[in-house]
Amino acid sequence: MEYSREELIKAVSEQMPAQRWQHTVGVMGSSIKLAERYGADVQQAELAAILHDVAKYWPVKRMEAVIKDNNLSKDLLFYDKPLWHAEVGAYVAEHDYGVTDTEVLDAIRYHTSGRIGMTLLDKVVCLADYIEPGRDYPGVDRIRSLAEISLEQGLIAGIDSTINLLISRGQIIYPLTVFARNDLIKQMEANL
Ligand SMILES: Nc1ncnc2c1ncn2[C@@H]1O[C@H](COP(=O)(O)OP(=O)(O)O)[C@@H](O)[C@H]1O
Repeated sequence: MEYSREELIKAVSEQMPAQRWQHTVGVMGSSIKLAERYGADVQQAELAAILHDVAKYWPVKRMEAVIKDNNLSKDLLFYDKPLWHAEVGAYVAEHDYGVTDTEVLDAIRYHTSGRIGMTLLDKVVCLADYIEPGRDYPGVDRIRSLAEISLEQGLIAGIDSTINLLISRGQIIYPLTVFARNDLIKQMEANL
């Protein structure tokens, strides 16, 4: 099914509380700015941002069923539930909203965890999620400042804040995020 931009915005916004939609609008704006700043495709960035949290308010059982029934990353099921919505979101974007652009689908899929070899688009959407104007958590201003200097530095600082939070809560860490962080540091070293 083909959705116009406006139809898609309407359909996605109806799937979440107003506050979460405000967050999404923030991520759309920040994704566009980062895409312009770092040379990513603005339309792809906005589309991924619109859809990135589409499954955020799905019941856990429904997310679990989509992951199990469609052979998505089952290892996710061993980890924090907030991670699931990204993988399910990519599935929903493709199957319910007709998104065929695999770069956009991957940016949705990896917006929470990151991955090894993050694309420019992955980085833009993941970092926008950390710094959109509605975000307010310890260290967000530093991440915003770093995002103006370097996508990778901003993203590493964002991932560090997530890892620190998980450690402070005594929670387990989905290893892909650690691999993503290592890879980003290696990329920065290679560009020195
Ligand atoms: N590597 C990870 N391992 C375990 N949990 C993670 C990891 N990365 C993110 N999370 C979980 O996902 C949450 C962030 O997900 P996100 O979609 O950005 O949520 P929100 O938009 O509500 O902040 C973290 O607070 C943490 O609970």
